[in-house]
Amino acid sequence: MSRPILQAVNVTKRYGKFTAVNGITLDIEAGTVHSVIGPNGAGKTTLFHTLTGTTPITEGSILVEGEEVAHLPGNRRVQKGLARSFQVTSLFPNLSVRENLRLAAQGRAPLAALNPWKRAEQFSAACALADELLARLSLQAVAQRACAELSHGQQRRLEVGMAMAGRPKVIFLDEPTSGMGIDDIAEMKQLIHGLRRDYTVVLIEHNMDIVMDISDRITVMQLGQILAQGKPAEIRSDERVRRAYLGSMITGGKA
Ligand SMILES: Nc1ncnc2c1ncn2[C@@H]1O[C@H](COP(=O)(O)OP(=O)(O)OP(=O)(O)O)[C@@H](O)[C@H]1O
Repeated sequence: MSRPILQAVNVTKRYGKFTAVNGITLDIEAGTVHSVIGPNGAGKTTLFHTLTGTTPITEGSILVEGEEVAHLPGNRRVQKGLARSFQVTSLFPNLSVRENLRLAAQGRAPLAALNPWKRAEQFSAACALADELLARLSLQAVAQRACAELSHGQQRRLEVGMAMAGRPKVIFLDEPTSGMGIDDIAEMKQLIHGLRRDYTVVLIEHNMDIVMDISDRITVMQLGQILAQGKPAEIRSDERVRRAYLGSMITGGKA
């Protein structure tokens, strides 16, 4: 098997005496959807924060394609290929959806933006990428609308698109379907499933229908530690997981 694209080795995060993430060792394989599930307070979001550099780790090691990044701040980890989805509220609310995507695509090479020759070339490449993403996100019909005017489901898809625009290696999605209605959930599920063609996805998601349907691998966390890891079928039939978390939820619905 090839080297994992992202590895956490004994990652630990303490807040004072409280250990939120406790010795997590995890391999994320390239081109997969890897979900992290577990009950409220299990440490999923904290683990995300440590991997993306939002929060410094207390102990351990984080490797992107074998290179240590644990000491790097979040913006440097973005350059190494790790991307979190943006909140739409942090975008340019009065600019159109297409403009927001174009700017995100252009942001990939900030120094080139200072070179007038490169700038024209970069501009057309960014426009092409924005158009490709609009299609992939099913947002063509609202491409010229200000992103503040989008529906909740459209905004959540745009958030994923903003991460895609940077052409990262790994995209982190933290509960991308939260607050969505059924139709929007179906679209988001399809979008995430398709992401693995070009990206690796690390997903926190409480909707077990989605997790079981689109994950290649699942890590179950409990009390800051890994309770179980495996393919969806293995997790579904794992007695410890059923007892600790899934219970009757495993057959579908929200855990
Ligand atoms: N900045 C912080 N300071 C102190 N404790 C924190 C901090 N951030 C998180 N925690 C604690 O760490 C534990 C794990 O929280 P985390 O948000 O990572 O869990 P989670 O699995 O993502 O939960 P949920 O599914 O509810 O989002 C919780 O007990 C939380 O209160």
